[in-house]
Amino acid sequence: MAPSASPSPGLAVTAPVHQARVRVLHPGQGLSPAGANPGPVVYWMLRDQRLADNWALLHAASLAAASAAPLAVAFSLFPKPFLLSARRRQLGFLLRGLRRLAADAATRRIPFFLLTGGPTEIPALVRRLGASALVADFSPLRPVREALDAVVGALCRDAASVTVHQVDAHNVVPVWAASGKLEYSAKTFRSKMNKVLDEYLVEFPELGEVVPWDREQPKDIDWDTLIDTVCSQAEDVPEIDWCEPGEAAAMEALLGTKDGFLTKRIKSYDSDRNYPTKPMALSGLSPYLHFGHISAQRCALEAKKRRHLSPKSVDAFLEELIIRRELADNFCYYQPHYDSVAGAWEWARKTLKDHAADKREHIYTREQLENAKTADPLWNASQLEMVHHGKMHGFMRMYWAKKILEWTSGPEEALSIAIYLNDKYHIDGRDPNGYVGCMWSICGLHDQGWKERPVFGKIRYMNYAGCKRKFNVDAYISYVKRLVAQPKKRKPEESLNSAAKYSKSEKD
Ligand SMILES: Cc1cc2nc3c(=O)[nH]c(=O)nc-3n(C[C@H](O)[C@H](O)[C@H](O)COP(=O)(O)OP(=O)(O)OC[C@H]3O[C@@H](n4cnc5c(N)ncnc54)[C@H](O)[C@@H]3O)c2cc1C
Repeated sequence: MAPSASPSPGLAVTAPVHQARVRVLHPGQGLSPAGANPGPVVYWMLRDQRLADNWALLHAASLAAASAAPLAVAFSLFPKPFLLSARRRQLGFLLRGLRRLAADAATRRIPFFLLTGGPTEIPALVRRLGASALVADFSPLRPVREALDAVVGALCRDAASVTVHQVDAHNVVPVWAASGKLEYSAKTFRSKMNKVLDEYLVEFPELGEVVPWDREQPKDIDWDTLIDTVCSQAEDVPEIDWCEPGEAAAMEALLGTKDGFLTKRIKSYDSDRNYPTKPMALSGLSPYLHFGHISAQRCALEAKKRRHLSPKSVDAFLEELIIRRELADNFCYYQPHYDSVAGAWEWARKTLKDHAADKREHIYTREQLENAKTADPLWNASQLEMVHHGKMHGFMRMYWAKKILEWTSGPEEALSIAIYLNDKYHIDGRDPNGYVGCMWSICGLHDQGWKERPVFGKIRYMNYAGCKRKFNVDAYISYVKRLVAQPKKRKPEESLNSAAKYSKSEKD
């Protein structure tokens, strides 16, 4: 059934939430009026793992409040091989964040149901609780959309009276309101966004008091055991220790008095963000934005408040945070082939095809690339930064992906290796930004054609000499060597082993 952008009859969507942010996936019966002992409203949290500044939770709470129904939050872990093949690195971050969220939910007396058998358990939970409405997060990525379709299908079949809504709590402007089609470039997207941004970029209301929970209690969660069990089932990419998960840590990264991005570091964003030797010039917010530990809208609101202090830097940050980030969601939402060459524009597919058979100076296997065994010390350093630190500098990501195009046997292989490595090692990987970043670098997405050259055709080219002119390449390589050698606080035995392994491969 096609989602509709208007609330179903009988449902009191007394917004604080902009109506266009909410889609009705299944109208159900609506909620009974207050006093009729209505079933609870369940918020199925997925992409936006936070209690603060969360439009989906606020919408669920307003539905519940309108009929004096209780409210619950449910999170469903995708079973092995996990969502988008999450590794230990990403799963550890996710679960440690959820552990804090569950404690915060308990303080607010909101029951938190953690389901470990996958999204197919959501309809059963909804039925068991006798829920009257389910509110789901939005993600443009295939497996999440498929899971949501399956949940809605099951509810329509077995519990047709349950109302199902979806809320885009991730984007400042909901993806379907920003544009009704696949956008060609940041330019076309920006002009549409600028027309509606003020309507959506508004302050969040507080989450009000909830009706006391009088139903089945969530099972107690033994978090240590759960984290150990899940992480031991996942592919063993060590967790990171420089970035604490959770909402409080995310707000500290944004506004902290010690090292907060907007409070201490934003000034140099405009001038220094493209220097890989100055990683602190970047916000460092991508892990939090990816897991939804912070709302992009909160970041934008706080940045705007400080615009008078560094207008150029704030404008540049808002361009990345809103326009570029939400353009990535636009691409993945409207382009089913968002992670393959088939998703590139015609001109790019043609030029890549024309040059697919060009002779390459080097051809490396995925394994050689993964182990940073190329002849280019700068590229190797960027790969090691990603493998060990879990976050490669944004400028290096472009160089890194473009070299994979140069050094593999064709664009399809290049794209699949880039996505594989990006998603395996980046703490912010498995994200629309990652698919679009790889597509931009390898398939010219959201870019223009450039002077034609071997292998790249008209795709924008980057080389070592250009990097050398732009920044101190040796200083970056030394910085990464220091990162690799640093002992890790979390799970020291494994991190040290892998650091030694990769230090060795770099020396070879
Ligand atoms: C090949 C390649 C792969 C990438 N993979 C990912 C990925 O897996 N996950 C990811 O979040 N980003 C990815 N990016 C985009 C960008 O490099 C990162 O978002 C950024 O480096 C994250 O660091 P930061 O938060 O400190 O950046 P900041 O410069 O401080 O940016 C703030 C936020 O703006 C958004 N943003 C910044 N640059 C971009 C961009 N080019 N496109 C879309 N949004 C952007 C991000 O949400 C980021 O967190 C990739 C880019 C390329 C070229």
